[in-house]
Amino acid sequence: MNVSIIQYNAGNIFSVANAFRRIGVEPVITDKASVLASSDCVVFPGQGSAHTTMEYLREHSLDRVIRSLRQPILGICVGQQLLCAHSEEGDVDCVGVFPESVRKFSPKSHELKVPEMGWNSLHDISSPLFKGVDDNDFVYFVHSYYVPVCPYTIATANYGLSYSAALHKDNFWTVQFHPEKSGRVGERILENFLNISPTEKLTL
Ligand SMILES: NC(=O)CC[C@H](N)C(=O)O
Repeated sequence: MNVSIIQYNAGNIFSVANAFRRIGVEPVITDKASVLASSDCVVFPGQGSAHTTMEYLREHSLDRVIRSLRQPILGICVGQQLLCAHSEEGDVDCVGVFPESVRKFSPKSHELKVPEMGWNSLHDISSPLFKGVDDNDFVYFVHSYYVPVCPYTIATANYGLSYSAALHKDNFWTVQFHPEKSGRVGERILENFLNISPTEKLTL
C-alpha cells in the first residue's frame, strides 16, 4: 500500500506521517503530481490558514493536481476546508470539490472560546471511514472555522452548533479533526481510510 502525503505549507505533515508509521505504513511526502497520481491513496494534511495555504497550492498548481486525482484522498482539518468552494478565512475561493462554504465560529452566539481547541465527540457517523468507531467517541479539534452540515456530511460534532466533522464525495474523504492527534480512535480512522476502495461512492 503506497500512501502519499501532499507536501505543501501545512503545519502537520510530519505528525501525520508519524501517525501512519504508527499503523505500519511508511508514507511518501511529495508535491510531485506523477508520484501522487500513482499512489494507492493520498493524504491532504492541513494546519494553517485557508488563504495562505490556497495561495501556495495555486502557485504550485497543486489545486489542479488534487482535483485530477481519482484514488481515495483524505483531507485533514484545513485540508477539509480547502476542498470546499470558499472559506471566510481570508475570503478565499478554494479547490471546490464540495460546493460548500466554510464559516467562522461566531463567539457571541456560542458563548464559547474560538478556536475550538480540544477533545469533542462525534455524532451521526455513517461511513466505512468510521468502522469500529462509535457515536460519542472523542477526537481532537483545533479550528476557528467549520463546514455547516450538508448532504456530504458523514459525521457531525457540536460546538454551540452542529457542524460537519467529516465529509465524503466520490473519492474525497475529509475530517475536520486531527486523527494524528486523536489516539486510538484517530489511528482506527486512518486504518479505515487505507482500506477504502476507490469505488466507495457517496451513499446519500
Ligand atoms: N488547525 C487548523 O488547520 C485550523 C484550520 C483553519 N485555519 C481554522 O481555523 O479552522
